[in-house]
Amino acid sequence: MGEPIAVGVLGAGYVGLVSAACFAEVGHRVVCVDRDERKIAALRRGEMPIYEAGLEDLVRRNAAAGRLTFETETAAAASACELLFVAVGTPSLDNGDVDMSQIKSAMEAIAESSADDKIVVIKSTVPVGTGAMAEALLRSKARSGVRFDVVSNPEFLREGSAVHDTFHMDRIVIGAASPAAGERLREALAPFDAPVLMTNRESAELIKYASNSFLATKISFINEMANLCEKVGADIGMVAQGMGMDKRIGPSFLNAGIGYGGFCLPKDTRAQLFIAENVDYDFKIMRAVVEVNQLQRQRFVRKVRAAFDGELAGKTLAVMGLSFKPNTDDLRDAPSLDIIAMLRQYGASIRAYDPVSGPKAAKLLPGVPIADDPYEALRDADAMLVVTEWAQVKTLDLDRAKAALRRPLVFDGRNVFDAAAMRAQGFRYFGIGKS
Ligand SMILES: NC(=O)C1=CN([C@@H]2O[C@H](COP(=O)(O)OP(=O)(O)OC[C@H]3O[C@@H](n4cnc5c(N)ncnc54)[C@H](O)[C@@H]3O)[C@@H](O)[C@H]2O)C=CC1
Ligand SMILES: O=C(O)[C@H]1O[C@H](OP(=O)(O)OP(=O)(O)OC[C@H]2O[C@@H](n3ccc(=O)[nH]c3=O)[C@H](O)[C@@H]2O)[C@H](O)[C@@H](O)[C@@H]1O
Repeated sequence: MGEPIAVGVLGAGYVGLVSAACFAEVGHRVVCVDRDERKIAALRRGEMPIYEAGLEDLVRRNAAAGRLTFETETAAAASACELLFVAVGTPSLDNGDVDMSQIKSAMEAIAESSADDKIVVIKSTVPVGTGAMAEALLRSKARSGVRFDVVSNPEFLREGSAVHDTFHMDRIVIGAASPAAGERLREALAPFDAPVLMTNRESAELIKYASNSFLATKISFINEMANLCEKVGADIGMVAQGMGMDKRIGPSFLNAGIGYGGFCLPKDTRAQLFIAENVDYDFKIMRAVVEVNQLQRQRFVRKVRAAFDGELAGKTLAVMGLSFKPNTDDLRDAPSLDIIAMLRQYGASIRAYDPVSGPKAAKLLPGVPIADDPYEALRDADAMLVVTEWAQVKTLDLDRAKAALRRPLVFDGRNVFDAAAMRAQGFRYFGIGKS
């Protein structure tokens, strides 16, 4: 590694905290700031506010070595650091537009508390033009003699493997209006040893939306293909495998299921539509991608209802997995929440199991018992619904599961089980895209 650089990270969420810990691990001196005092107090005690493999070790080790400190005031980072990474939230507004309030408040705090030149790096996912807007805002509020350069450096990590992804990035995208600022960021990120794409700010900002939109498109495409498979007697697993063997297509992101969820793909696809609408562009593919995703959750519920001849009142359904994907406790826009709400509207009683997100889920799902033990959730249930493909769900002892259930009925929303084997074992089995 080159010389250590003093780096501030604003926002200690999935992106900010993971980035801060990884920057410290490669030798930088990192000040991580969050305005949430409870989060910072917990982090100072070595307690993680999120579940992410390997994160706790990384944070504790680097905090103990003095390379990683946690603060609640932006000034603590602005006074000590040359580079300030902004990793605050950019949630959706009700109309689909991006809520920029956290970005604006972060920029104002930086402007107020910086006494010397700063390179401000926007890691949050933001609409095109944000970098230019933020630079103008910072410069208009800067103390005299202080210069701000804003660089776009979108983040591509996935929840559940965030630490691994940070140390094995496919690419680093740097969008800078000032070549010197872009080069300085490249030096800071050199220890991560990933290919670097230097571009202008607008392209960098759009690369992020384009990437997430394309991933969402792959998922909605394969889900529609799965729906077709069910009608023509084909198997989506085989179809995806055959498609994925073509190097131009690639095998990843072709798992059919109940649609994408999480904090990012849903909000970023909606934002992509809004961004296009703002410049009078009708982005037809994205509209379909978003619609197909919502319908996929409804189709799953329809399938369950149909198996009970349309009558879910009085039925108990065991939902296996609640987080929007395995290895995370994140429930933001998790398909499970939508699916459970629809099933309850039809009168079903729900019991759920999740190995990690149970405590968070309990607050969002009043009246839904959440078990720590999968077989407990299955006991006397009329069906098992696989919603998240946790390893604990994939490796269930199926004899025990069958013995626990009132009826051997399985709706596998993630195709974790083999249809033929399940049927041979006496289950009535419904997958996605399987005839
Ligand atoms: N979650 C993910 O996997 C990924 C998220 N992103 C993007 O990164 C950004 C952050 O996402 P998450 O980390 O998931 O959000 P998050 O909601 O988990 O964390 C954001 C944090 O920023 C803090 N915050 C808000 N305003 C602040 C301020 N002025 N100063 C200091 N702290 C402040 C909040 O208290 C919160 O702890 C979003 O734009 C998101 O789209 C990008 C790639 C992956
Ligand atoms: O901008 C972001 O926040 C991030 O969004 C996604 O990461 P993440 O939301 O953590 O999770 P993914 O692994 O992409 O899964 C998203 C959803 O798609 C679903 N999915 C994924 C893949 C697939 O083949 N099929 C499928 O239904 C998952 O179950 C999950 O609900 C992107 O993969 C990251 O590159 C990006 O940085």
